[in-house]
Amino acid sequence: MPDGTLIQAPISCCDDEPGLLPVVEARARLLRGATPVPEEEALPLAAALGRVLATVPRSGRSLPPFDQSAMDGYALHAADLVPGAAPRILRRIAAGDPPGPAIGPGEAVRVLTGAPVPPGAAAVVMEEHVVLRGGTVAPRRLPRPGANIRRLGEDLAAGDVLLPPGTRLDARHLALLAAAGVGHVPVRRRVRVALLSNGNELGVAIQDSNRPMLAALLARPELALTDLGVLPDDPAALTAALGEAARTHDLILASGGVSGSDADHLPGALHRAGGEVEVLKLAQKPGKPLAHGRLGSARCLFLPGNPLAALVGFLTLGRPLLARLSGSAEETGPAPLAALAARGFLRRPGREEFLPARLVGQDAASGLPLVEPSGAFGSARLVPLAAADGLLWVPAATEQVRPGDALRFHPFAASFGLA
Ligand SMILES: Nc1nc2c(c(=O)[nH]1)N[C@H]1C(S)=C(S)[C@@H](COP(=O)(O)OP(=O)(O)OC[C@H]3O[C@@H](n4cnc5c(N)ncnc54)[C@H](O)[C@@H]3O)O[C@H]1N2
Ligand code: MOO
Repeated sequence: MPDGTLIQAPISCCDDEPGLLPVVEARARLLRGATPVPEEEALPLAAALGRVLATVPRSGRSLPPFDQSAMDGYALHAADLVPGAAPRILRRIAAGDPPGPAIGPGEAVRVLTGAPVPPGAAAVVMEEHVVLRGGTVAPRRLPRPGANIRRLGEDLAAGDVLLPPGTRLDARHLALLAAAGVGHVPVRRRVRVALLSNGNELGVAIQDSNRPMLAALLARPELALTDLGVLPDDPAALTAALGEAARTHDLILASGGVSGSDADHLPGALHRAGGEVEVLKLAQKPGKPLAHGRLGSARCLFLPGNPLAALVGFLTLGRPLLARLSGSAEETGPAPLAALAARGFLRRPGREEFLPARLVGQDAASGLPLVEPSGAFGSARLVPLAAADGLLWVPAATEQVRPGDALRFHPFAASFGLA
């Protein structure tokens, strides 16, 4: 069985079309020699969301930065953690106050959550668990030594590594960096991506749906997108556009014009522009034809024109390539969910398949989600895709899916960041 990553599914080749390349092999070829963009920049925390850490940030302070109370209550000396003790309350310390002098036996301090506990305090008793009488505090329930005190450095010591390089910074990471006193974060510069659609029919006979879809998938903080629009099936114009884009971009991403007919010009244009190009047929459905290469320092990825094929090609190959270029550690993406087939269907084996599918319930016995295709399959069909909750992955060799079969499901939001 696959390890659950999108692109590492094993292929058993039983297709009626011989020589299709397993997706895992295509990905390896695509990533060969691809390296993260070398330049870094130091960004203020507020501007770093979604950017990729370039180097190891270390904590400027310990966390917590001092011994502090975790509760509203009373800090007690160790000598008073015994039945019958009723130490005298000396003063009150709130969050932001200094801790003041040490307390001794028979002395207590009123403390509020987040307040520094004074030296000598062995535990904090919650205010709900005390009796206050004549300026003294008598615990009704004795706290254990150390109770309700967050100790200096128990979470993190000053100088500790905060996060590994390659972390794509999200809300959790920003909180940790802020708490550790990191003001500016070293991140990789944005990966510059040029996006184009190719085909004389676009905007004339049919609308260009791939470019808005791919632009939305590329709308991420670690990427800087240039929209080159629609380019016609004109070899000279394509050659010139690729040459121009390669000078200022790290990746040229295109869709359409790759399957190899006399109307498919993109791979030839890349070759004529002086680049290297490889045209592949993948054991993947949809998303079989694909071309990739490089021109100068720019990588090129040409996806098939059918919209669902372009989406799947982007998710299985474009995403890992962009992760590599951006220096992100997330090359393989999150593992899919285990799921069960809500109904059966037949298929032709040979290509691993990504089917738009929806969640229709939960299996009572196992608790696993039940999924089923969200409409008739077709790599040009957008309606079942829009109605789906994610993509159902079917291994290449499968001929029949029966109700209750174990399947793998990639929810759009979790696996692909589609909100
Ligand atoms: N003889 C063969 N024909 C085809 C093969 C094959 O192996 N042998 N593969 C089929 C498969 S699978 C796919 S997928 C498509 C991919 O073709 P291309 O990448 O060359 O794309 P086009 O021919 O330009 O377009 C295919 C289809 O998609 C429409 N399209 C193109 N761009 C867009 C866009 N930006 N937005 C919306 N729709 C777009 C285009 O009009 C075509 O209908 O090839 C099969 N053929
Ligand atoms: O594989 Mo195509 O990519 O069926 O649409």
